[in-house]
Amino acid sequence: MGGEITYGKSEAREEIVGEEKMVVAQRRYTPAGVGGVFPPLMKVVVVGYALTSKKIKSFLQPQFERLARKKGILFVPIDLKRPLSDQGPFDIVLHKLSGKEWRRVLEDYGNANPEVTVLDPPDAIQQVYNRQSMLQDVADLNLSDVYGKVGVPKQLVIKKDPLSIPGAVNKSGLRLPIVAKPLFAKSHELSLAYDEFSLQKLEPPLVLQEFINHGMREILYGVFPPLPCRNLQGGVLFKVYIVGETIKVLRRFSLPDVSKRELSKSAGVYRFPRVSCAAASADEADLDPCVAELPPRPLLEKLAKELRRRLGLRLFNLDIIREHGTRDNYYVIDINYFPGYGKMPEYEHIFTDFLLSLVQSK
Ligand SMILES: O=P(O)(O)O[C@@H]1[C@@H](OP(=O)(O)O)[C@H](OP(=O)(O)O)[C@H](O)[C@H](OP(=O)(O)O)[C@H]1OP(=O)(O)O
Ligand SMILES: Nc1ncnc2c1ncn2[C@@H]1O[C@H](COP(=O)(O)OP(=O)(O)O)[C@@H](O)[C@H]1O
Ligand SMILES: [Mg+2]
Ligand SMILES: [Mg+2]
Repeated sequence: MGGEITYGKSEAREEIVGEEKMVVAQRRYTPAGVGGVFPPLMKVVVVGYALTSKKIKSFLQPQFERLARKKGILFVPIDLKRPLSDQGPFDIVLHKLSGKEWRRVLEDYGNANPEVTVLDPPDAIQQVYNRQSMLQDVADLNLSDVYGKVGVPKQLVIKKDPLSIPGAVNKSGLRLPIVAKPLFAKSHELSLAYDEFSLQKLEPPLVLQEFINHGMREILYGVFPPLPCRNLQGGVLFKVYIVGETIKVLRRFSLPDVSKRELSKSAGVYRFPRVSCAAASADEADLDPCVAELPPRPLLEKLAKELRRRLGLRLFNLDIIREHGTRDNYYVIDINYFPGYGKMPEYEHIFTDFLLSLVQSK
């Protein structure tokens, strides 16, 4: 399909892009009967996108679009008011919109146009939009090798009755403190419950998870002289961004550990409106080296490869924490579809190479 859209020489105009003078052409669509008229100078990969305005701002940054254009990739907004089949033709459809209707449109479009890569299939995305099913593949994978173990926190789903929560928690053996998250991953309020009685104040539908301490690693304190605690802002979370086969890991501050003493003295439910996005980057912070140490690369490679296959997704990130007091006990606590790649260093190159590789592999 990419080959059907050509740059026509007579169409070309010059534009100053950054420091360079580039030939920027008008796009021509073969179905309209014009593409074939012009000699093909360069194959263009056309990426139709359906994104929120917030996402367009953070993802389609000017320098990214410029680099993409240089490499022969054109981003074209999808008009939601018009049939998708009347637009394009596209080589790739990039999307992050919710709603049943949009899913149906994409599914029909994907079936009718198997040569177009839909990033990613709507039914695969649905699995990670629900926290009940989100981590299932990580649990099934049960990854454990010389580099470490990757699991998920013990969790329980509460669909309706808040009064049933203390009993259900007791029965399941989930230990306090407990993190409560909205069942639907698009909502981001988080609550931390310190005692069983307070659990009934939570508002279902929810996923309840054991809180995993992931701050300073005590085990090393026995070996080294105690260090002054510089990590005052809490634990550290690893954001593992995946774009096809590429992986990038960033550090973020996270919630502080809850000690046994604190747990025994505290009660109630603490609410946090949006922990993850409010948290600062911890990449430049003066962290204790044992907290800062990234998860082993081979472990992440294996995890990402398996999850790409099992989830059927190519664009996602994983929130991973390392259990306090351990060297290699990791937990995946969140999976996000098409996350904020704009924060990922070099995302422009990674993404453009990925888009080109999709078309080449076809
Ligand atoms: O807003 P951003 O750029 O921080 O990206 C959000 C992600 O942040 P992250 O890249 O993981 O730090 C964010 O990740 P978290 O759930 O906060 O870990 C979500 O993926 C969010 O999407 P949605 O609101 O769940 O649809 C993402 O929001 P959208 O950009 O997709 O609206
Ligand atoms: N089981 C857990 N143990 C410890 N901390 C957690 C746990 N679950 C979540 N957190 C903390 O809460 C934050 C938000 O939870 P997360 O599942 O990532 O939801 P969101 O989709 O809103 O980012 C995480 O980034 C982490 O700091
Ligand atoms: Mg998160
Ligand atoms: Mg999330």
